[in-house]
Amino acid sequence: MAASRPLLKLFAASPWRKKILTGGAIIVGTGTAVGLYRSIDCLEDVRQVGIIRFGRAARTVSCIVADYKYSLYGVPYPSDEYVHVMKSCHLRCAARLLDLAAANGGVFVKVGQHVAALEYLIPKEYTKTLSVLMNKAPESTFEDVRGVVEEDLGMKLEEIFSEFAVIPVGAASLAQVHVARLRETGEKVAVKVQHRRVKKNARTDINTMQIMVNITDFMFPDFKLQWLVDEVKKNLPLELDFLHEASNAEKMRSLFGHLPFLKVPTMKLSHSSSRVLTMEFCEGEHINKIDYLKEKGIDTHDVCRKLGRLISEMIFQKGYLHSDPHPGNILVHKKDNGQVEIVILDHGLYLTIEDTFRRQYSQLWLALLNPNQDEIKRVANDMGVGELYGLFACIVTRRSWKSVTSGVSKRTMDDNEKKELRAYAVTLIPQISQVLQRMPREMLLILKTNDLLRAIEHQLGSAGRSDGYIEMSKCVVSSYHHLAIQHAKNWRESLRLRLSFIYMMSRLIAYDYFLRFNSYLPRAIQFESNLS
Ligand SMILES: Nc1ncnc2c1ncn2[C@@H]1O[C@H](COP(=O)(O)OP(=O)(O)OP(=O)(O)O)[C@@H](O)[C@H]1O
Repeated sequence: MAASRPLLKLFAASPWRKKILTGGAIIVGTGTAVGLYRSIDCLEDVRQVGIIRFGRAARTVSCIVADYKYSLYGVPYPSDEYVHVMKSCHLRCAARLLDLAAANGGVFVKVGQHVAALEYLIPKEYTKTLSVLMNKAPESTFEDVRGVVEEDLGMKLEEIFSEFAVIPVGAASLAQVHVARLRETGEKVAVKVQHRRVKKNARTDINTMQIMVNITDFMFPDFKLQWLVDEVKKNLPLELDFLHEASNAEKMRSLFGHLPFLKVPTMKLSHSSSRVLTMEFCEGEHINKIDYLKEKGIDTHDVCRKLGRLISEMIFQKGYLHSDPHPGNILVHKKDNGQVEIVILDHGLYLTIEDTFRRQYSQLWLALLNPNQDEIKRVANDMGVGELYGLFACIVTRRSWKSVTSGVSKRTMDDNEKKELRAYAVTLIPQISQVLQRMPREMLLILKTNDLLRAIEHQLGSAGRSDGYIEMSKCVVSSYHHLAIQHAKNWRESLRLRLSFIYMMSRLIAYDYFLRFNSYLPRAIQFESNLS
């Protein structure tokens, strides 16, 4: 008893007292939940009960918090040892999160996929480990699929469809898609069916995540994660309503009808509900299937340019952006007449970008393309990022500060720059999480979309070219001037803006022709290209 007194005193004086007590309470609480869970592990339906899912999440978060606190205790910062310990901690904790997502499924897989897509913002150990979730979503049994279709459409599956493939063509965190044929018209359709338990579990899962993030915030005040939960809270109910998805698809078709290469599947509302979405089946292959593109003789640079144009128009001109941009949602199809179509799938979530943000973002890109450091600083400040504007510019462009200051469109990314960026992600975690917390919410999705475009350009061998920047620059210049002309104070200012627009556009178009001409020349005599 006497021997334990100094320990008690030490504990009473410790600044971590509250945190240790809270941690202890969490561990005891989760222990009980885990015990309960183990004892009824064999019952699939019971495993989906909120308390069990919460228990699993609480256990994972307690282990993660304890691992970081324990492993980093007394390790000097900054030091090589700190970086090493931190990396192995990340790896262990990422594996724990992966297990949690696999066990809880649904929303947890969705969030895991979202985190995995945040390359360069979140340590590589997390994005790489969680990227497994991109291709490995749990599949519903055919009985569950049949149950959902029949409950929602009020008829036997065979009465609605003359054919219905038992194996889904794609399975994801919230739903899976089956190829079928409508009995009424004989038309080939794709039927997206929501996993049976996802909607039921959604509210508990969101609350669980909120509690876990509160605990993490309390234990690691420097590390901000609230933005992630805010995103899920706002978006999940929309994503779970397939009728909302159908109306998004119609809006997308009407806004971008002027792009002849774009295809959006027609929705069959008479055979749809909030959990079942029947739509036209679209031919084609996923955009990253390079063998298919080659076999069909499709020009990959042209595909990247078209996709770049579509995404830039979405962001800068229409302010209506597809929120789940990954290659699984983009098909490429060569029609019989030789024209290449880009099919956009999965219209569950769109971001409406307000004019104020569009103006700021256009100004930011104009400053980045010029480049103009003072203007970058000013716009970043307007966007709420403050003194972290340098890091913000690097995050937006995915380039090093050196490239940002010398002009991102003038230097292609080399291996050294890639290493430098990966090092940022390890050493600047608190600063990056501050930027994510401070920047406008719209930015997160835009960053994700930019990443998709870059990844596709890389896969299709268009990464070193400036086509993407040209398409984007045209949209930036157009959006900036359009919005500025709307707010011009007098006719002189309006005239000046119109002339500036014509001048900048002519330069971009001339540069575009120069690039096309240059790409036809043999490599040895190609000109150095500079967008300045
Ligand atoms: N209209 C369609 N025509 C042809 N194939 C389709 C169609 N809709 C979906 N698919 C196929 O099903 C897969 C999954 O579709 P979709 O992305 O809409 O489902 P999801 O459940 O929202 O998946 P995720 O959340 O991963 O995007 C697609 O990658 C595509 O291969």
